[in-house]
Amino acid sequence: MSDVMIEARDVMRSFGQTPALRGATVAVAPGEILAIMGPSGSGKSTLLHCLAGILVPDEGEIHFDGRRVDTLDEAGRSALRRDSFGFVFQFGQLVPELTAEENVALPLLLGGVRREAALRQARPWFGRLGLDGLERRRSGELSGGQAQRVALARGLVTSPKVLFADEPTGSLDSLTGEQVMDQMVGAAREHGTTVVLVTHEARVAAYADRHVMVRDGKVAALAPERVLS
Ligand SMILES: Nc1ncnc2c1ncn2[C@@H]1O[C@H](COP(=O)(O)OP(=O)(O)OP(=O)(O)O)[C@@H](O)[C@H]1O
Repeated sequence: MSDVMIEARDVMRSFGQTPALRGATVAVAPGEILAIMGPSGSGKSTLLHCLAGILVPDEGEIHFDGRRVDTLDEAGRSALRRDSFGFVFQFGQLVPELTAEENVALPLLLGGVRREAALRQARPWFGRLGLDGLERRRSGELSGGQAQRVALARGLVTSPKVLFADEPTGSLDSLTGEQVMDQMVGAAREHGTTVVLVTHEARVAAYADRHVMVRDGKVAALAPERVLS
């Protein structure tokens, strides 16, 4: 197996006249948990979106598991996201009309798994993440931490190769955020999932194996002792 699961090589990406990435290079090893840190507006989310095949770079390359991602068309990138990637965002973004278990099953349903089978696969996550009994609740009936754990289960239910987490605890108080991080990292370690974590919080970044700093659209290494300072 290659020692790189996913990487960006010299990626440039602008929004109109605003350059967000100006030659960003980063590689993540299989099973590694990488924290991408940096000031607001530095390009962290743009880098995550380019790595995940949500955005296409203007220049540079994205490679996943030995394949080029940036040259795929929208359908190819969409299939890759569905089959190989999981996502957790700051505000869980659960579908309010669906129950918690339907939300967790959603990526499976979108991938063509039949409803009963998808729900069967979704249910064990409730026990695993301390959500027993909440399967039939809708997102409006869950606390912020519960909703974010449901979002985490949804991100992991397809057994993705890479989990992309953009400020996954940003909407939670610090204790609840730590519980969500404990569970995210625990599940990722158990399944050997590679994690790309965007955060500006040192306490959240401390869960990662390695840290990089995005500044002015470029990526720099960050020594562990600098993370908590
Ligand atoms: N869809 C968009 N349209 C226009 N400009 C954008 C868009 N997305 C990002 N930008 C700009 O690109 C730059 C990088 O944004 P990005 O969201 O990647 O930063 P970030 O480091 O994730 O910031 P934050 O920590 O505040 O979320 C910023 O100047 C931002 O205003």
